[in-house]
Amino acid sequence: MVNPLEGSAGVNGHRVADESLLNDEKSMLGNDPGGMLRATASAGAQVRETAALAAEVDLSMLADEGRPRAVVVAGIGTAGLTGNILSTVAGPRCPVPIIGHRSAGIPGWVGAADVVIAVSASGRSPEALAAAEAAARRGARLVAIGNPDSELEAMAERARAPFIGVPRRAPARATLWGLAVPVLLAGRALGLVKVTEADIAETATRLDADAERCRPGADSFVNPAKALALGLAGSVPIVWGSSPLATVAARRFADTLAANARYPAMAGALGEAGRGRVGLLDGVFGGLAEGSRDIFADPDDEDEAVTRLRLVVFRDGGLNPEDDADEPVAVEERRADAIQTLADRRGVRCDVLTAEGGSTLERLASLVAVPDFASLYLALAHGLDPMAVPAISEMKELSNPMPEGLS
Ligand SMILES: O=P(O)(O)OC[C@H]1O[C@H](O)[C@H](O)[C@@H](O)[C@@H]1O
Repeated sequence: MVNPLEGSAGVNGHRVADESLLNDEKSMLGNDPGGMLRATASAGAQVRETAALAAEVDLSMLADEGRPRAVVVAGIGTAGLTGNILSTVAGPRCPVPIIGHRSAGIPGWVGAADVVIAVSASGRSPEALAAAEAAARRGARLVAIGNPDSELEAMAERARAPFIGVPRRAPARATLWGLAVPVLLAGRALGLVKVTEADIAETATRLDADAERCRPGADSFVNPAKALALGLAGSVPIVWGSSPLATVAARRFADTLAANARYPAMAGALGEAGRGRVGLLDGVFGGLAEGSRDIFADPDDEDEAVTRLRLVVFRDGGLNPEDDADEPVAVEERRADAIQTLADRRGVRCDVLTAEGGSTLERLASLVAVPDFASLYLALAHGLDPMAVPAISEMKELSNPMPEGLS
């Protein structure tokens, strides 16, 4: 095994991924002292728990004044992604615009006719707090979602707005489902999404089943997350989604690859990539790198000096009824087939994940669960603690104003 490298700042790790680090369950868990694998495996439980917690909160006042003019979902990072989830589950026919807002406060036009959903796992992000405060000041309907006994809860209380508490047991990025379900249920109370109890139960069951397939004790032959992680090791991942739903999952994967595994990943919609970024397949990290590969070389002894793209295509599975989608399903499917052909012609390796499940929510879960685990296994294969985020803390420290008297 290669010696771990020490970055000049930040965390320790191995530059080259080492599969053997994923083989011994006990030592692997020791390399995950914060319990990110365990927290990620709780996704199904988070869905059930927060659906029950949300059911105890009276959300009827949200709908009292009728359909809002617009809904703003305010939050940053993982909390911000819940806005994309709400809007994708609501679908293109949603009669009310759903706008994600990721900077402090709320847009200038928000007023009494609108609803603000302020989301923060910690209950103290300046973005969500400023949004809740501004919503209350401008008379917009407010619902707040996040850590109980937090500033956000206090703010909701002062504004007499409903608050859905999401127990905080792990970093925000491992609490996606705990945050997303209350956001969806607030959307349902507003009449914007059709999420049934059965959809929620089936989504939770699927997340449990995927956690079981991706469990630390299952080796890479049977564990799809370890296999995905090892395939991505050493590459520059590009994650493209075939539909709006698949694109939300693609963005989530890029977020977890960056935060957990510290991999630079590019994510986006295949429709848009096909008009521009698809050119990457012909570039230095694409076809040009593949062309230089020695076909007689031992596949286990790859030339590690060459960095290559690795494509991950998330396919929606073609279940959208034609009249409810942005684009006909056939177009999405053809495009997803086409990108695989392009990759194949250039020798760029490509993984394909296809959504499964009956409801939009379950299909989304089926594209998020395995990649979430893959981001953790990729970190662990490099000997990186997936929870430690020194660069994020350092960034906060350096960019926050000094407390008074300490300048
Ligand atoms: O959900 P919150 O507690 O408001 O956190 C929002 C975001 O803030 C942090 O900077 C974390 O690095 C992110 O992972 C998190 O999603």
